[in-house]
Order: sequence, then structure tokens, then C-alpha cells
Amino acid sequence: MRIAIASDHAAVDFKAELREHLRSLGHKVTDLGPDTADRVDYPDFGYKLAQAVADGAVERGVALCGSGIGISIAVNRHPKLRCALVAEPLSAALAREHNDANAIALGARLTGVDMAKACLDAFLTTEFGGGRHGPRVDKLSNPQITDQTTQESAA
Ligand SMILES: O=C(CO)[C@H](O)[C@H](O)[C@H](O)COP(=O)(O)O
Repeated sequence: MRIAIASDHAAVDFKAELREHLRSLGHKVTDLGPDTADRVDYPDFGYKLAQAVADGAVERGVALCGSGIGISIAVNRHPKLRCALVAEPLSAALAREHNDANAIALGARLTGVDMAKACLDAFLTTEFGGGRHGPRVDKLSNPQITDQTTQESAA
């Protein structure tokens, strides 16, 4: 699978470990930076990651910062992105099965590397379940559909 990975300064070493883990599994991984631990702003890298996924340059994104919170917020500003911040593999699998998440976020200061690898493995091997989850996921990128059906069901 083609995967983009990005972080801020707080997750540079974490990113390197996860990037090599993904490559060892045969994935084609593009590292969108940063390359050093010099202080940077996570939105800059989150937006870059979101664009790579939205453009179809990669199928999935991996977003990393100290807590995973800041960069996940940045990625989710893009209407085509569904980025799940997780800390254990069941949530990573559910993000795929129920939410068709196309990006995952992890916190380098909060989640150990082995747990993060397990999260990535679950995220990359779980298929979207479809069915009842399909229309819900569609509503995430089309808020106007939500308005319409909410009004219809209230009537
Ligand atoms: O966005 C975050 C917190 O919600 C991330 O953990 C960042 O990595 C963090 O804010 C960076 O903090 P620093 O003190 O500038 O290293």
C-alpha cells in the first residue's frame, strides 16, 4: 500500500521507527517530514499529509505528534480526510471497519512504539465494513446531507 507519514518535532524518532516498520511489511512509505527534531508547527505537516491522501498520491496517512491530538485536528480539517486518533489496536480496527478512516494519528509522548506498531497493523489490515456504515461515512464529507435527513426524520 502507498502510505504517507508525517509528524512534528515531538515525533521524529517515533516516525522513523514506524516508517521502517511499515517498509519492512512491504508498504511504499513517503515521509513528508520533518527530518530533524527542530521545533515545527504540526498543522503544516498535517495539511501536507491530508493533501497527499486527498489527491490520491497515497491510499493512507499516518499522522504523529506528541499527543496525536494537534496533528489529527489538522488532518481532519480536510473534508476528504477521516483521521482517527488511537492508542490501542481495537480502536484502529474500528476506525477502518466503521468509519473507513483514511488516516491514523498516534501520540509519540503517550503511546509506546510496540503498541503503535500494533495499531498500524490493525489499521492497515482491516477492511471497511460497508452496509449501515456507508451512509454515515458519506455524511461526514457532506454535512448538507445530514441537514436534509435530520430535518426529514424530525418531520
Ligand atoms: O498538538 C499537540 C498537543 O495537542 C502535540 O502533542 C504537539 O506535539 C505538542 O504541542 C508540541 O509541544 P512542544 O512543547 O512544542 O514540544
